[in-house]
Amino acid sequence: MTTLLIDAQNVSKTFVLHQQDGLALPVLDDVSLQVAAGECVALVGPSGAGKSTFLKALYANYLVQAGTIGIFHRGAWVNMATALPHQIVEVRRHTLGYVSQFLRVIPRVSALDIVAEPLVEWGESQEAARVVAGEWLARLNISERLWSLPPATFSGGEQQRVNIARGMIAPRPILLLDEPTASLDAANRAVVIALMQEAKARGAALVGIFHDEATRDTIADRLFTVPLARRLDTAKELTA
Ligand SMILES: Nc1ncnc2c1ncn2[C@@H]1O[C@H](COP(=O)(O)OP(=O)(O)OP(=O)(O)O)[C@@H](O)[C@H]1O
Repeated sequence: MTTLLIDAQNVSKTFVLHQQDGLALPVLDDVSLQVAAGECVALVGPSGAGKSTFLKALYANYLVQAGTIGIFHRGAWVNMATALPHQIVEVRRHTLGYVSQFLRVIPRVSALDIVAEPLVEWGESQEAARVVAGEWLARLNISERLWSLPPATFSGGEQQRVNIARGMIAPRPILLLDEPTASLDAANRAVVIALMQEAKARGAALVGIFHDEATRDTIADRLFTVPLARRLDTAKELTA
C-alpha cells in the first residue's frame, strides 16, 4: 500500500512585480503532484520553468493564488496554502525539511550547534543532539577543528555540507532539496546521495531539484516536469 505524504493539487502562482508597473509573471499554472513515502521525485524542466518556485510553494515560503498543498503531518492533512503561521512552523519542525543551496549563517553560533538545532527542536536533548551533529559533520567530511567555529568563514562547499547536515539531521518524513549537491566534489556528492538513499529507506518522501544528471538518475524514482505557465505581459491581462 502506498502512503501519500504530499498531495499538491492545481497549484497556481503568479509573481506581480510592483516595481515594474505591476508586471504579472505567471510561473505555476495548475500544477499537481503527489509523492508517496519512500519515493524521490526530481523536478525537471527548462531554466525558469518554476522548479524552485514550486519547491518553495510546497514549503509555504510563497503564497499561491490557487490550489491546495497537502502535507501529511502527524496523521492528518495540513493545507500549506492556507495554514496559519504557527501551523507552518509546527509542520516544518516535525514533518517538512528543506535543504536550500546556501547556508543562512547565524552569527556566533558554532557549526556543531547550527547542525544540532533542528534535532533539539525535534525533541532531542541538547547533549544527544550535539553527539549526532558531530557524527553528521564527520560523515560530511567537515574537519573536527571547525566544529566549534561559526561557519561564516567556511568555504562554499563546507557551508553547503553544514547546511545539508542541518537540513537532514532531524528524521522528518518529507525532505525538499534544492540542488543539494551543486558545489560538492565527487566524494562528498556520494555521501549526500547515500544520505538521501537512507532517508528514502526510512520511508521519507523526497522532492528535489538535481541539475547533475548522474545524481538525479541515482536517486530519483521518477521525474516530474514542471509545466511552463502561459506568460502574461501585464497585470491588466490578469483581470481582462
Ligand atoms: N521572488 C520572485 N519574484 C519575482 N519573480 C520571481 C521570483 N522568484 C522567481 N521568479 C521568476 O519565476 C520564474 C521561475 O523561477 P524559478 O527560480 O522557479 O525557476 P527554475 O525552474 O527553478 O529555474 P533554474 O533551473 O534556472 O533555477 C523565473 O522567470 C523567475 O524570474
